[in-house]
Amino acid sequence: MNSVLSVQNLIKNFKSNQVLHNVTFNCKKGRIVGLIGANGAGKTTIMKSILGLVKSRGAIKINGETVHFNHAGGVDSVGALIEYPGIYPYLTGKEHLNMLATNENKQAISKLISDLKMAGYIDKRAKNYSLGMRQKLGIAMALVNHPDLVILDEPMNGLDPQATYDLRQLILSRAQAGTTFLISSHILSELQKLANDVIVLDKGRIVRSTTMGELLSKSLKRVIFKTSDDGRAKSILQASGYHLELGSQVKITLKEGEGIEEAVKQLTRRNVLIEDIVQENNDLEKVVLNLIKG
Ligand SMILES: Nc1ncnc2c1ncn2[C@@H]1O[C@H](COP(=O)(O)OP(=O)(O)OP(=O)(O)O)[C@@H](O)[C@H]1O
Repeated sequence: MNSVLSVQNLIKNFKSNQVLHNVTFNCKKGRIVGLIGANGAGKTTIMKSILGLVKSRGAIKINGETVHFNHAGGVDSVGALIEYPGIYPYLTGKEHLNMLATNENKQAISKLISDLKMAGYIDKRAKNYSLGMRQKLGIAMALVNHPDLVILDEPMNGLDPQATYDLRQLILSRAQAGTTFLISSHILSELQKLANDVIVLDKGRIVRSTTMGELLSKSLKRVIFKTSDDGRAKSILQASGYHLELGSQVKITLKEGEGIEEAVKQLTRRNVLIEDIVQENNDLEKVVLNLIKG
């Protein structure tokens, strides 16, 4: 199996508070995996457990090698940014990258600096960096050695739209070259553009683990009809059992597995002319809110 990361039955208690309940998932080579959940759901605790920074029960393997608390085996092939980057204020950004880079990766530092558009400040001392500059340096530090697995906790924190775009492009190109990413983010619209796979966490339990495509396609869909007689169209659809959304438009919610053909039939049979049909794109936020609510 080509799993770069395997997490099996992870359990974590902080005293009597159980915060992870048998969390099990795999991340395959070259996939971008989004870890989603409300504040306190356990995302950071999972990431720290993978890095051997907190002691949890269960089995974690990176490239087949077991990770133990305080034992770095397997973690050598991981780059991570969790919470705040560890930055030395009196060193420049470039000095941080030079210090971390292995010999074979020193050449590629300038490409990384240009990919993340850090050239303007990389030779300045980090103590003068803004929040976004620090964040970018932290990400560059996680990526500098081209690790097999990259773990990023809220990587878009503090980044402006251009920096968010640059980072997204970099993550996508690294993933295409075979790097595996585990990324948590509250910016679900951003994860929707990035992640191939999604793990939804609710109070320390995985409530859905699937591909992004499947998660979005299996969820509720909204369809707007533009008709010759919207008032009649609404009454017809309501009488046929469809859930109509509030507002002036003829907007229905389709349940899982339900197509629009039947609704179209009901309208045309009663001579309501359909001028246009618009299917609203599902958005990850709505899907996740539904999952966590349910
Ligand atoms: N050191 C600690 N001591 C006690 N409880 C902790 C500790 N660290 C985390 N917790 C608890 O574990 C639970 C999960 O926290 P965690 O930080 O993993 O959540 P999260 O999903 O990353 O949240 P956020 O989105 O707010 O970053 C929370 O209930 C939190 O209060």
